[in-house]
Amino acid sequence: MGKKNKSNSSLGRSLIKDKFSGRKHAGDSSMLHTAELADGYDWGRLNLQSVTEENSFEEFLSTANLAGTEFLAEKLNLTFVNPSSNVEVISEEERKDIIAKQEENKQFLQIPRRPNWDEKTSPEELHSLEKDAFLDWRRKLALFQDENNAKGLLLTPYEKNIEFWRQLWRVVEKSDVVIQIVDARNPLLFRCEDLERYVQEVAEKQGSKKINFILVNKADFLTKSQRETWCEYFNSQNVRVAFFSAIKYSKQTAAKETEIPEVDEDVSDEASDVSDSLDGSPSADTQASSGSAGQERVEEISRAKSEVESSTGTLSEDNQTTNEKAKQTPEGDTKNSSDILTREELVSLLKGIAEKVGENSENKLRTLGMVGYPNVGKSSTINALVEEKKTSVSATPGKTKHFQTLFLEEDLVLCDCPGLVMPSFVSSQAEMVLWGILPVDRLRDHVPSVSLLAALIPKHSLEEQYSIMLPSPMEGEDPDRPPTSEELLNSYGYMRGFMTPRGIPDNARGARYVLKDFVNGRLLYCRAPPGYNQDEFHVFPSTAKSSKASESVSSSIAPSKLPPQLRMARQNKFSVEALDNAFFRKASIGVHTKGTKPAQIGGAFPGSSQEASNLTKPWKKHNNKNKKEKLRRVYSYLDQ
Ligand SMILES: Nc1nc2c(ncn2[C@@H]2O[C@H](COP(=O)(O)OP(=O)(O)OP(=O)(O)O)[C@@H](O)[C@H]2O)c(=O)[nH]1
Repeated sequence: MGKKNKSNSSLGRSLIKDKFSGRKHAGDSSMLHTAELADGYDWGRLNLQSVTEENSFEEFLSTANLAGTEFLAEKLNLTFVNPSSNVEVISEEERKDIIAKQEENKQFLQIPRRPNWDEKTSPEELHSLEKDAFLDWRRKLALFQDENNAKGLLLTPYEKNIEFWRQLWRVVEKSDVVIQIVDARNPLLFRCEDLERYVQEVAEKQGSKKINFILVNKADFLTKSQRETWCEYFNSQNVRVAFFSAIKYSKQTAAKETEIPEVDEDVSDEASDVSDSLDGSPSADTQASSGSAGQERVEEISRAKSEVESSTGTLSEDNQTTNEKAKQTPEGDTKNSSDILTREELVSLLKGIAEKVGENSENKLRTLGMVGYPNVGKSSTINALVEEKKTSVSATPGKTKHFQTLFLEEDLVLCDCPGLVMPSFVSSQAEMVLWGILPVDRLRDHVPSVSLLAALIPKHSLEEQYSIMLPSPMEGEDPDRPPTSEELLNSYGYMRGFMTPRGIPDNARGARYVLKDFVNGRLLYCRAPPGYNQDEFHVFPSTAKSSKASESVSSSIAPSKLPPQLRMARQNKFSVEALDNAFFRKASIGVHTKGTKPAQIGGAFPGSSQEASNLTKPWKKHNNKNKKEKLRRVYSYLDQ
């Protein structure tokens, strides 16, 4: 029974993986157009390998390639910044200072624009214009980076593969509503304001109307009051947002996969073709090619959809209420809801907005463009939204070869864009790793990211989470300083048994686990909106009890019997008296005073044996569960 469930869910996962893997793997063209479009691209042959980080040589070669002048291209005026150069964790003051500078300079953070084109522009001309514009854009960013690195304005790695931007350009051109999916734990890091400007520029050029929308996914990480705070912020900025939790639907989706009848794969392919034909790009040609057969397919899909809808019951009723809500939203005075929307509510809200955008348009088909950084939950959101369609498409694994355009309703199309890393400022590259933009597994130096993590998550939370005890700062150090990367990883490594053959903690391995815990929210940290107090916004539960417990445990056992992590924790606990004693004893080596044995150079750490001999067994006096658990671990470690 258990086995069956397992295989079902892994089938679901592999189907989902198959469908969306195109974004991650070069050579898999599941995210591509196969149709030769009027703008001259063979979307079936695109190179969709994301390139965010290049070394200086790769940068030089790709510049040469873009400029079409093998090895003769001018090297971008770049300084290669070693990622580990940003090791130090910045203080809150420095962070505010950097944020102020970022705010001043944000107009320089542009995404590349697609050059103007019309029917007279040949595909070759357009291709070459695009390459030039792209090269120019990269050059400007490189210059900016060069000039501002010293001022602490670090430009994050950004997407350098032009094909990704070409996809974004098309999605923006096609869409009525451009939805930026952001991570609720740090929404502004994932919001690209320049993209919003670009959307409006394209709308102006097209003489159409387009709306920007922010979907705050992973809202399950936020408390109600945190959502309200963000809502207040976005209302004050006049930005349309909705809160969503795609993960809520992931299990449901996997479970339903076996229940939903398979729909002919051609139907889905045709749906993509038809939606392409209706997007305002070369409609006549493509429509002619799909012809009445295409029309029939659309009707077929619509029939299949209404069947699914009628089986899901309350959908249309919900639609009505939320549609009304959306329509009532006054333009220019945004009032967002802080509730986490259900899938149906979200679809209805988006539909309502899209309908408003196109109320004067003859074309009744509305398109929602989905854009977002990697790892914000784009695939999960799309899966949640297009549940029925997704299962039908993925019923034949590996068959979806199209740029994703999926019908949500008969007149509502979802247009998916590969995950894009936009140019942005963050305080450090370490921050990008923590927020899941750069993959943990490709990290070369874990120290900056783990140091940052240890600065964001309070010490007692780390101790609680991992059942470890971290050393206290030494005498003379800031008593409130966060643990260093090494302190955290040593303790973690000892506790988990992650050791190198040389018998020291395997910190590189430990770092991967700890960082992934942050990325996936097991170590939860949520940023407050600008102008709000971070400490009040995200209050970590106080575990003063457990810190005291750990102190009493570590001070009550002979150091030689303590596990290494506790020994380390105690080693750093110098008291002034102990230090004085050690110093003066050393100074009096050879002079035997009655009753006092001279200390030996390089001997035990100060005060240890004395303290150890005075030990009682205080743990017996405590019945706190946490303490017992910690003791159990200590003993089981000693028994090994
Ligand atoms: N807690 C929580 N986790 C989520 C939610 N949505 C997605 N995730 C998790 O976030 C991670 C990334 O989700 P994906 O859907 O693969 O994100 P993506 O943006 O498509 O990522 P790329 O494929 O890298 O572009 C996965 O581990 C998901 O389980 C959510 O609503 N809540």
